[in-house]
Amino acid sequence: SQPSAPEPVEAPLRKLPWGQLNWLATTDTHGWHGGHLQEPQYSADWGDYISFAHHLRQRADEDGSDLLVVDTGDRVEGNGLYDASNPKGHYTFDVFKHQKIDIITPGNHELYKQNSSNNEFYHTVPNYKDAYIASNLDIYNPKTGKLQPLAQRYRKFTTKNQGIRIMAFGFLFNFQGNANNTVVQRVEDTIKEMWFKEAIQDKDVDLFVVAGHVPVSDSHESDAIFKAIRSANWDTPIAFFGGHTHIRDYHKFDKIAYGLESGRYMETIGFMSISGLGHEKTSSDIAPLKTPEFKRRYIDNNLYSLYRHSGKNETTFPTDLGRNVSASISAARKQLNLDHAYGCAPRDYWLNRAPYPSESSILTWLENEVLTDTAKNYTKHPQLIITNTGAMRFDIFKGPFTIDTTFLVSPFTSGFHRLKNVPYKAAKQLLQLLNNEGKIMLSEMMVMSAVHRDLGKFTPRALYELAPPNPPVSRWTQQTTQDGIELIDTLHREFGQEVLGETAGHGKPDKPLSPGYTTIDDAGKDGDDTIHAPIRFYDVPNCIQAEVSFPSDKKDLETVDIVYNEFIERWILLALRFLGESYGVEDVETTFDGMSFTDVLSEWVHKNWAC
Ligand SMILES: Nc1ccn([C@@H]2O[C@H](COP(=O)(O)O)[C@@H](O)[C@H]2O)c(=O)n1
Repeated sequence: SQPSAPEPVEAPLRKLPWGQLNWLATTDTHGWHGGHLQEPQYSADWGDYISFAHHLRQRADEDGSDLLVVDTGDRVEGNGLYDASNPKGHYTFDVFKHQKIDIITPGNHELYKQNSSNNEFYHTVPNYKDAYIASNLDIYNPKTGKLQPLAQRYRKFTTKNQGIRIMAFGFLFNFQGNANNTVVQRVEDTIKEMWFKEAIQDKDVDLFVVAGHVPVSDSHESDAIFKAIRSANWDTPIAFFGGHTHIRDYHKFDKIAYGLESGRYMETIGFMSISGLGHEKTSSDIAPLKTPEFKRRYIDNNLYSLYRHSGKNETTFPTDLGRNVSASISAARKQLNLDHAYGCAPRDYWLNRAPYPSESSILTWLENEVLTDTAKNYTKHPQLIITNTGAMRFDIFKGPFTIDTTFLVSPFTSGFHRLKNVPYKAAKQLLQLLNNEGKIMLSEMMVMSAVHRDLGKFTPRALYELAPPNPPVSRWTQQTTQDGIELIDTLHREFGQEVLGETAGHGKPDKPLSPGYTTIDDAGKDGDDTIHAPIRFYDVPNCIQAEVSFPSDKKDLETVDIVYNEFIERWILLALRFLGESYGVEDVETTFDGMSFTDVLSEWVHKNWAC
C-alpha cells in the first residue's frame, strides 16, 4: 500500500469459497489505483492487488484449479492519479498494465472524450492484446480515420490447469454520451449479428462468460444477452461480470447462470468460483459433467483481508512486481503533488451517507456555500445554479483537502454555462422536471422527442445518463450494529472454521465492528468477506439548485439567469423547450471564467477552509 495509507483494521472475515475455476474481478476503479488513503478498509493499492493475484494463481497451480482475472471498465476519471496529470492518464496506463488480466472491457468513462478512447486504442488494447474484448464498440482509427472494432469481438480460450473451454464476450451498456470518435452498437442489435450467433452456437464450450460494463441486475442488456445464449444452449453455464452501478451485486439468471458486480473505486475485489465445469464425451454428444455450483465473495481491498485470503503475511505477501508498482504509484503521486492541501475540511461531508438536505451533505454544502459564493462573483442579477449530482463522486473527510481531493469529489473538465434573462415562470419549474418529480416527467418528454426525432440523440434511456443510479437501497442492509453482532454469532454457528480472524469471547467482537458494506444479493447476506456494522445510504435527486441573489419576495421576479454544469446542457435546453422557452446553444455563454467544477472547488476551499 501507499506510504501514507492507514493501517487496515482487524475484523472477522469469511473465507474465499475456492473452487475449480476461480475469478478475481474489478470494475469502476476510476483511477483509484493508489487505494484509499483516508479509509483503512480500502487502503490496499494496485501493487497489492498484483501480489494478491500472484499468490492465488500459485494456489491454483498447486491444487490444479484455475484462477482468471477480469476488469470491466471505467478505469479512468475520479482520482488525482489519473486526472491530475497533463495529459490525463500519463501514469495510469503504465501502472495498470502490470496486472495480468484475462478479460478486459471498456466502460463509458473511457469514451466521454476522444482523448480517453484513443488512449484505449494506443495503450490498453495493445497492453492486453488478446484479453481486450469489445463486442459492441467501434472506434475511428486515429491514424487512418476508418471505423473499426476497438478490439476483438469475443475471445475463446482454454484454462491452464483444468482445460475449461471458455467463450467470452465484452459488452458495454447502450451508452449514448460518447464522443464522436467511437460508435457504441446497441446490445440488442449486436446479439443479432452473425458473428455472435455463430459464437453462441459453438458446442465446444464449457462456460460462456459475459464480461462488460453492464449492470448484472435489472438490466435489459444483460437479460437480452442471457436469453440469446440460453436459447442456443440450454445447459451451458454462464458467468456474468458486470459494472457501472458502483454496487456490490450478485444476480441469479437461472440455476447455472450468475452475475457478479464488484462495486467501485478499488474498494472491492470481487471473487467468484465455479465448480463442476467441464465436459465428457459420450458416443454421440458432449455433455456437461454435473450441475455446476457458483459462489461469490466481495473482498474489502485492504492488506488485512489480502494477507489472510492468500495465507501470507507482511513479509511473504509483497512480490517484487507488486512492490515496484506500489513504488511507481507513490512516485507519480509525488510528481503530481497530490498531497498538497488547498485547505482543511472542518468536518466530514457525505454524498450518500447523509440525508439531503442536511448539514452533513456535500450537496447542501455545494448549494449553500460553494456554488452560491462562486456565482455571486459574476453577476448581481438573480441566478439559479443547477448541477447534476452525478458530477459529484465522493465524500469529503475532515482534515486536509488536497489536490487529490478535488478530483475525488469532481474530476470532470466540464465548465459552467449561462442562459441570461430566462422568464422565472419557466425557470422555477426546471429542477422538478430534471428530477422527474413533477406532473410532467422529463423521461416522458424524452420519449416524445425521440418519437418526433426533433432532438437528435434523446431517448428515454438518456435520462439515465443525467445522473448515475444511486446504489439501490434495497440492496443494502439497514441493520443496527447489534444485528452485526448477531450476524457473527450466526456465522460461527453456520460456518465454524470458515470464519477467519476469530475474535475474542464467544464469537462476539472485542472491538466494535467497523462500518462498511453489508450487502444483500440474490444469494443472501453472506457475500461480504468482512463483517461490518452497516452503513445507511440515502437517495439523492438527479439535480440540485442554488438560488443566488434572489429578492426576498419572488412575486415580482420576472427573469433569472440560469447557470448550469455544461454536462447537463442538453437536458436543460430540452426541459426549457417543454416549458415553452425555446433556447439553443447559440444563446449560451460560458461563465465562472471557464473554470471546471474541480477548479471551483479548489478555489473555494483555498479561500474558505484555512488549515
Ligand atoms: N463530464 C461528465 C461525465 C460524467 N458525468 C456524470 O457521471 C455519470 C456517469 O458516471 P458513472 O460512473 O455512473 O458511469 C453521468 O451520468 C454524469 O452524471 C458528469 O457529470 N460529467
